[in-house]
Amino acid sequence: MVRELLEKARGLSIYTAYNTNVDAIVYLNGETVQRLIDEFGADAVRKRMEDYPREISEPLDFVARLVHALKTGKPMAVPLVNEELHTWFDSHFRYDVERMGGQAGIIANLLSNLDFREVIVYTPHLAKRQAEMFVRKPNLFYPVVEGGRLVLKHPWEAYREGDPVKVNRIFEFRAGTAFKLGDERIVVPFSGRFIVSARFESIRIYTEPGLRSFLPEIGERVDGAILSGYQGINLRYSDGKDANYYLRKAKEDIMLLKREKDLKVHLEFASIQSRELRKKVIYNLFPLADSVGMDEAEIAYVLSALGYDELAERIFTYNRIEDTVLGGKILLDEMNLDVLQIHTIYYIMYITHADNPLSEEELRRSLELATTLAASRASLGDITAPDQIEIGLRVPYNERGEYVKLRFEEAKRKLRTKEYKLVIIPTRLVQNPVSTVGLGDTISTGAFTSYLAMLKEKGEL
Ligand SMILES: Nc1ncnc2c1ncn2[C@@H]1O[C@H](COP(=O)(O)OP(=O)(O)O)[C@@H](O)[C@H]1O
Ligand SMILES: O=P(O)(O)OC[C@H]1O[C@](O)(CO)[C@@H](O)[C@@H]1O
Ligand SMILES: [Mg+2]
Repeated sequence: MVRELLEKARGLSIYTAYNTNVDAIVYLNGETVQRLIDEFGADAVRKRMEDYPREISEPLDFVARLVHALKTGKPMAVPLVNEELHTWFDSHFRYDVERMGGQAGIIANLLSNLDFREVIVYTPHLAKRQAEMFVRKPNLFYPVVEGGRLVLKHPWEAYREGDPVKVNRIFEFRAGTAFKLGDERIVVPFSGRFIVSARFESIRIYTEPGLRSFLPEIGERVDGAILSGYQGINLRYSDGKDANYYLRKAKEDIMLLKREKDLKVHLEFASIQSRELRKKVIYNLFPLADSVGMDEAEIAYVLSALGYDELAERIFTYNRIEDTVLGGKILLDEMNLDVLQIHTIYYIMYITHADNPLSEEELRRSLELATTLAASRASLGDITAPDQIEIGLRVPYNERGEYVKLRFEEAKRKLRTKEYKLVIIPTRLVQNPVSTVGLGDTISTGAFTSYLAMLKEKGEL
């Protein structure tokens, strides 16, 4: 079933933009965390945790947010705004792996490795080091303008000397890792990742002006677009541009992509610490997207920005299915999306309106493909060929699978759900994942492309 669905999805052409970066990954152990805490002192760390810095301007901000993420086991990302901290990070950590990062980069490599018909990836900064992180496959293209025409080249042939390289630091943590914060003993409850996202002036999230007029042509070529990276927009830049400017451009990009053909657009949401920017991204872009995907921490943040602080707090603290369903309904309606997909450690959920062309059974199959792909990636570190879906199929559903289903049925009885299609499946959870960063992107890619494939089969695309 899952295999056949992947087969169908592979017939699609997909455009993805905007963010790519180098992920420098550190696998954390208890001793490393302990050393960091001891360096600053438990009291100082605890105090800074209470301040809850939204940006990393000095090392203690990092340590405090890291310890907070470890304590809750939640996937978090915090922007690094002080370029001088590179030296501090590099003197404190040895990076175990360097790999493609950023939603657009990860998704492009995944789709290309799965042998999709055509994958067009655009990122506004493409240095040689970044370009070489793309897989060398004949179905992968980067759009360039030459002689007034759109030319599709492999990213390896399209890099630009002098483009900036963005390096994010990824701290992978594992459930069970233990350390002490003063008298308090902390045991990490879930495996996940903490991202230190580089946010510097030189990195802008936009389509370069010369290429913009070709977006309708790109839109016409593909069946769908997966867009992400808006979290990388700064509120203000020293040249006078601001988030409003870049969001206006981002809106126009989506409209240009849709001009010749009503292609479906998926927006992969990622953590935005600044409430002001988060709100802007939600209000400007969600209404233009057909599909949105995010994780459990992100739905809480989104609801909080929309003014549902109590519900957000409940989701963040208890991660109860009925709260997520309620939050999902609110978001789907307020933003009038076709489909909202939420991935959490134990389950993945789809919410659509009742008139969605796909049946609940079909939506379930789409999520099955999504979690199976994530399980393959978690087991292998990377998916390099379509038949590696088999690895994911061998990964069992998590031990709370039955409980998840039960709580979901209960939630459906309690909340008004007649006007919606609601589907939830337990995740296939790999016990010792090679890494977890990018698993959400993998889930959203599997979900959205299989959703499109089924729509197409019904003549709805
Ligand atoms: N060990 C694992 N095995 C399989 N799937 C996992 C594992 N750990 C996490 N996942 C899935 O990956 C998702 C992570 O998504 P997200 O937080 O968006 O990560 P990212 O943004 O780094 O891609 C989780 O919600 C869960 O469904
Ligand atoms: O917000 P940024 O800096 O674009 O980074 C996004 C981060 O999310 C990921 O794409 C995973 O979803 C990482 O690979 C990357 O470091
Ligand atoms: Mg994510």
